[in-house]
Amino acid sequence: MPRGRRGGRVSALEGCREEEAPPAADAVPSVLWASGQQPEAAAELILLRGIFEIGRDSCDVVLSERALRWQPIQPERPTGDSKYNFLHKEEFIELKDIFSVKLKRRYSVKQQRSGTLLGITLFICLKKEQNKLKDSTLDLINLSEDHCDVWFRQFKKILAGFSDRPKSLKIVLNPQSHKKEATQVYYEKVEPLLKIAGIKTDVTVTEYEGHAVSLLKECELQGFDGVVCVGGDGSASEVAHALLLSAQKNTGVETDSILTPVRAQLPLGVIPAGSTNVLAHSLHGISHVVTATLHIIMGHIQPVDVCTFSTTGKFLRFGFSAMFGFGGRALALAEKHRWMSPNQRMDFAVIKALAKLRPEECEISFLPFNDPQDLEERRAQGSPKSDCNDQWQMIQGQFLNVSIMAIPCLCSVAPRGLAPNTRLNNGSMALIIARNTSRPEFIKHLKRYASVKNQFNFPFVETYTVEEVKVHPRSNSSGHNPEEEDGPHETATGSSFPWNVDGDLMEVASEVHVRVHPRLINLYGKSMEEMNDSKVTCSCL
Ligand SMILES: Nc1ncnc2c1ncn2[C@@H]1O[C@H](COP(=O)(O)OP(=O)(O)OP(=O)(O)O)[C@@H](O)[C@H]1O
Repeated sequence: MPRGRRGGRVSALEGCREEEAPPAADAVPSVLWASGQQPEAAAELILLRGIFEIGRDSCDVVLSERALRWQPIQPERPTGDSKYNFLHKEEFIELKDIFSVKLKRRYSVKQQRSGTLLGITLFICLKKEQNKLKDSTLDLINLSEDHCDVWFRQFKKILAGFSDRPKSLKIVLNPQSHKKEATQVYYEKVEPLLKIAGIKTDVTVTEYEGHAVSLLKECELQGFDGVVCVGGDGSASEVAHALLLSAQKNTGVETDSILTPVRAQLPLGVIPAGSTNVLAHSLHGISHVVTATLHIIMGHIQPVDVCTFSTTGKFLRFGFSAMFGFGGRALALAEKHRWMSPNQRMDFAVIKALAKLRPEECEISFLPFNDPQDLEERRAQGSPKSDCNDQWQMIQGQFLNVSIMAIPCLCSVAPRGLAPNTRLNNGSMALIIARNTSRPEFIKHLKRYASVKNQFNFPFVETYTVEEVKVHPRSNSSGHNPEEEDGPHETATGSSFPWNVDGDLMEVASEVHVRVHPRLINLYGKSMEEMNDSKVTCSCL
């Protein structure tokens, strides 16, 4: 693959105002890179060929079906200088990495409209290290209106062919997320890129908890290609829940006891702007606003497994992950101290929950996951049906924490994930159980999440891969004390236990039944495997 050279911006543009080229897109040297394997040039149909100035060179530019290639025009050298030829190797970008095209114009001070044409600017999505995406530009300079018009229309036609990319998005923004910076994040980093990509937006700023659910219940979503949530895990999970709930209602599925839910009708984009951004981090491998925005613009789609939570046959909510015991109690404590800053209250709650660490007496039953591929193979080998593990299993005792996770739950304190062995869409959940042990041992287990050592390698920790779980707390076991802030809460119907579902507090009095539903929602993102396959190998930028 060719290596690009570093170069300055084209000197003719210095000090000029550029039409429709807002500052959000990073201005980069116009000499470029390649995003993966060089597409086979010889076999491709050539659409256009012409001369543009790129960087400081006059280039022979070829637009084919899959790529844009260019090579500096070499002056004839009587001596034939091989070093010079090596420096001027062909460079290219793949068309699938372009997300917008604009005409580039120079304006004089008083000129408001139609300045002097300078050429064309392409807006490109670059793959960087650590799963990051970055926006960039490539200037193709040519002062001829006719020449640029032909190329501009051809690029527009190519972009119109990417039918999976969204054209209109409903934005749900939580202004209270983290330190109230979601509004700034959206208007400074996200909206400028959506505008460059020509995506129409309709923004709703949420005013209270549960607003996203009532909004999406009422909102006509037909005109939108997707919904984007700007906030933390609580908001993202609420929007996902609302989208799935609307899908059930629209298709007449009874929402009192959802057994087989239908898929969400629109994809969901998650812009990380909260105290915890586990969903965005698990989805993109990194919690990075521009990366999340570019996945949305490029229309990358990732189907993701979702859980349903129900109690005594009654549907409670959709979600991606849950914690019961220590995880639920710590969240209940944090919620009681909302007046503290987000980081402060979470640290305080974890320390307090650890200080008051106590086990929960429970009965946990679960249905082990049977990988359909394994079953198929076993069937092909003539194994009897009894070989498959379709029997409910039950364990009981005293547990410090129970985690049930359909996604890997990557976050800053657990970079490999709270459930590193599960995938976004493998149709199973990780059930991770910490039985009663001493406080120091439990703390050692928690600390391992941040290290490279195996956090499950303790005699009191058990992990299972499951399809369904029922957690049945023995209500009188914790010896309910009304003075305790984090214990079972007294409600009209008796005491209830705190659950942490995607960072939201859910209080339930009796058994909770969690079931995984494979690929129930599409999220904007790309699987880590796909991202790694198409890693950029050129380091010129
Ligand atoms: N205007 C609002 N005022 C108060 N709460 C809101 C508002 N809009 C949304 N919410 C609720 O705030 C909750 C938490 O929001 P979010 O997850 O975006 O932020 P966060 O900073 O990660 O949250 P937390 O501080 O709980 O960790 C969501 O469950 C959402 O329903």
